[in-house]
Parts: sequence; C-alpha cells; structure tokens
Amino acid sequence: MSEPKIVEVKNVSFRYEKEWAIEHVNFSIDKGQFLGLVGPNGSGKSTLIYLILGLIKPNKGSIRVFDESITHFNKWKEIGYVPQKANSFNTGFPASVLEVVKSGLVSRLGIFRFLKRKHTQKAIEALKIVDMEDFAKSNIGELSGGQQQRVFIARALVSDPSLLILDEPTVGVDTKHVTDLYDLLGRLNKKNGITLLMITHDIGTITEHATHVVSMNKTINFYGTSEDYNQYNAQGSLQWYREQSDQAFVTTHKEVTSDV
Ligand SMILES: Nc1ncnc2c1ncn2[C@@H]1O[C@H](COP(=O)(O)OP(=O)(O)OP(=O)(O)O)[C@@H](O)[C@H]1O
Repeated sequence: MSEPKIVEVKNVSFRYEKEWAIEHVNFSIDKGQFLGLVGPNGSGKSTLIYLILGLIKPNKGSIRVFDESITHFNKWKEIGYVPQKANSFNTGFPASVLEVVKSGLVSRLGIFRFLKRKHTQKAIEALKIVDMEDFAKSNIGELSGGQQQRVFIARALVSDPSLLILDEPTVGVDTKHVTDLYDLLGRLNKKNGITLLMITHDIGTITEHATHVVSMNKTINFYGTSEDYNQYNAQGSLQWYREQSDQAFVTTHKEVTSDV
C-alpha cells in the first residue's frame, strides 16, 4: 500500500470576494518531497498556502493534510510555517533571537508555555540546525536579512514539524546567502527528512533544489518533477503537453493492442 500523502489538494477553488483567486487546483505532496510553488504576482500562491494551513476554507473542493481532512486536523505542531517577509525587523525591535525562536512553541490555541528550561533547550537545538546558536542572545533587529530568515526557519522548526512551508524565504537575502539558505533547506529535506513546500520567484534556480514544481496562475499550468519542469520550459508548454499526450496515446495503444 502506498504511503499517505502529506498534503492533498482536490479540485480546490477559492474567492475572497467576487473574483476567484484560485480555481480547480489539484496536486499532492508525498513524504520527503521538496515542492517549489511558482507563479506571477497575484497568481494565488499565498492563498493556496493559507488554505493548506486551514486559515481560510475552500469554496469548492477539499484539502487533506497528513491524511486527515483539514476541517478536523489539529496536529499543528507537525507543520512549520515561515511567512512572507518574516525577515523585516528593524534594529529597534526589542526581542532576542532566543525569544523569537521560543515564540514558535506557543500553540495555535495561544497557551503560553515556553518559559520552561526544556523549551529553551529546544530553541537552542533549533538554532543549531540553522547554524545560528552563537547569536542566541543578539537582538533580532541587529541581524542581516539572511540571518533573520534563518532565525525564522528555526522558529518554525522548534516544534519538530514534518512539513515546513515557506513563503518566499529568499526575498531580501543577498545572492551569497541565498545559496546558504538553499543548502540549509536541502539539508533539512535530505538529512532531517522534512517535507518542504516553498513559494518562490526563483524560477531559474528552483529546479536545482526542489524535487517537484507546481506552476500556477489561478489554475495549475504545470505539476510534476523538476526534471519535467525544465523540459516544459525548454519546449514551451504546448509542445510539452502534445508530447505527453502522444506518449500517453502510444502507451495506451500498446497496452490495448498487446491485450488483443
Ligand atoms: N485579503 C484579500 N482580500 C481580497 N483579495 C485578496 C486578498 N488577498 C489576496 N487577494 C487577491 O487574491 C489574488 C491572489 O493573491 P495571492 O496573494 O494569493 O497571490 P500570490 O501569488 O501569493 O502573489 P505574490 O507573488 O504577489 O505574493 C490576487 O488577485 C489578490 O489581489
């Protein structure tokens, strides 16, 4: 029997007011995948993430996370979330790196439980994963954009999630540190076994890091492996889909004729 999906989005449509923000979206994420979600501004990427996080409800279709309907799901510690522009603290922001990471242990129910020593220990462990333990006592506002982003990843990792969702983590991070950030994400995925879903505008480089890609503009234009996405881009969508349907025809034809 195949393993249950980590995320399963089935025929989902959502509108904020009159306009549909996303329509008939279908895709799933298996355990261990690193899925890059790409698309132009306003194409519905963040909306899709809010739906997966249960923050808004689909008007049509259904979503399952960890093999449970999103409407009943309550194991939120399984999901770490790094929101868009998390790294925008100014130098005056009065919180230490350790405090920011510990705040990731506040549950969605708002129970404030993070003052215990073991929680400090958990936060330090999360900072170690992102190579930021030396900055535990620093003020968050004193760090660079890339360093702040690592702290926010540590904040999302502090509850040991199996799925990490990141909304454009490379925005505001300089080129050298973008490479470091991708190395970190690769390590979390391959070494720590964390499934990743990441919104990005790095269309040129995402396939070097992600195993799978969803490209959307309200509806899904492409969903498949990074290898196939490179071919899809190289050939143009029309040619690519033509070849796919030709191949499907040949396969089906072979199956049918060999059955005769
Ligand atoms: N709270 C809201 N109320 C009404 N419309 C909204 C709201 N949030 C987003 N929208 C609209 O929904 C559509 C999808 O927006 P969304 O933020 O999901 O796109 P996105 O792909 O994440 O964009 P970006 O790459 O710019 O972050 C856009 O047309 C946007 O204007």
